[in-house]
Amino acid sequence: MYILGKLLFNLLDFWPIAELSLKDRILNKGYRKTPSLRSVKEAPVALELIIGQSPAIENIKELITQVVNTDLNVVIYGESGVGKELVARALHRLSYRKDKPFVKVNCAALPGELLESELFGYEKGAFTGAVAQKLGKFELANGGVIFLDEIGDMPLHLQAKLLQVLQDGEFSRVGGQKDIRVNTWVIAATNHDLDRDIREGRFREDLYFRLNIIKIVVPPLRNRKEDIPLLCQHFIDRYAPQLGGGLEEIPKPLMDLFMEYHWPGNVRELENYIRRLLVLKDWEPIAQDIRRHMEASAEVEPPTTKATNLKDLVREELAPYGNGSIPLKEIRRKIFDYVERELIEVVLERTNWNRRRTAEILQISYKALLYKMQNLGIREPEKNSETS
Ligand SMILES: Nc1ncnc2c1ncn2[C@@H]1O[C@H](COP(=O)(O)OP(=O)(O)OP(=O)(O)O)[C@@H](O)[C@H]1O
Repeated sequence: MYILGKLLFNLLDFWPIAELSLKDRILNKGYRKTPSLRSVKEAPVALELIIGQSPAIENIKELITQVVNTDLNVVIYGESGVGKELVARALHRLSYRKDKPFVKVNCAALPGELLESELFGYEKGAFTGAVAQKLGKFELANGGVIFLDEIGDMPLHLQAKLLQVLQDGEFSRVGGQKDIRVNTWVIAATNHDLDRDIREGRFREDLYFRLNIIKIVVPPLRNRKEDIPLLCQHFIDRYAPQLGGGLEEIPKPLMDLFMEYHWPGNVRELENYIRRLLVLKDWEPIAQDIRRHMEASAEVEPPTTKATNLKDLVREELAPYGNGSIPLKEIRRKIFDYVERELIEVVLERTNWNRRRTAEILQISYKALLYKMQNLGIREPEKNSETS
């Protein structure tokens, strides 16, 4: 009996990947188990890789421990470089799926047809060049996690196929007839506002409701600057052995700049500065770089005025010139910028910050609107950046 059982066990190892879940079931491995003692013991290790002491990071860690063994679909929101992938990897490492694969697919990196084959695989002869069967990432991730990065960039026809996998756990390879069953935990990430994408017809609402069961928002670094010193120390410790030591801590003038800077590239940008610092062993070029970035972005800071009517606005603009000569063209441009900015903002608010609709109403191209928004320093007011 023992030998028969062992044989069955070994045979299952050779079953096609799509059937692996069956093996897991037979062996009673995984499947909505409560976390094993081992994973509980390991939990802090994976969480400790997420550096930060801000309330936002603390909340995220808390949320991770709550959802880790639920198999509920997760969407991680945040700008580029904030640590979305790090959060996804922590979810995987802490879950009962940690010994199964973590497979990442960047949905923005491939055009539609290629992405379909990448996700779902193809059968031999499915298209020119398909000389052999290829397994897709969903099959490769069976039993584990598929991390769909930049989900907001997935073409609509693939969103329909993804919805089917989420609903039934089944799909067919490109050019295939057979339904393939997988048990894969889907974690997605995006830097888009998916609500807006739905309003603008770029994201399926039904898929959104399927995916967005757990929402984790990772705020930009500029909104949690208290994490910067800890992150700096973490990256020094991490990269000093490889890139050279000699740096105990960040020199004070550089740290002051770090705390002032708005970090458009978020934690990834900070990480790169620390690596550069370890190599150069000189903080001045980095400080110069940051000052330059700050000056460049200050140029597009929105103009501010206390004036409430046109006459006051003109007086305010003329004040610095006293009785001297007045550069008409320059003042006209400035006043025009105020008006244009106000006008665009009013329409954006009216359309609930739907840029395509705003461009239509203003009878300009979408690109022209984005260009004007950037040049006039028009930014959508930040939403509440908390986990929910
Ligand atoms: N809280 C953090 N603690 C330690 N390292 C972090 C943290 N946040 C981000 N990082 C590091 O910053 C880099 C960028 O993080 P990650 O790739 O997870 O960002 P992302 O939001 O997925 O970016 P993108 O949207 O561009 O793919 C990685 O090297 C990651 O390890």
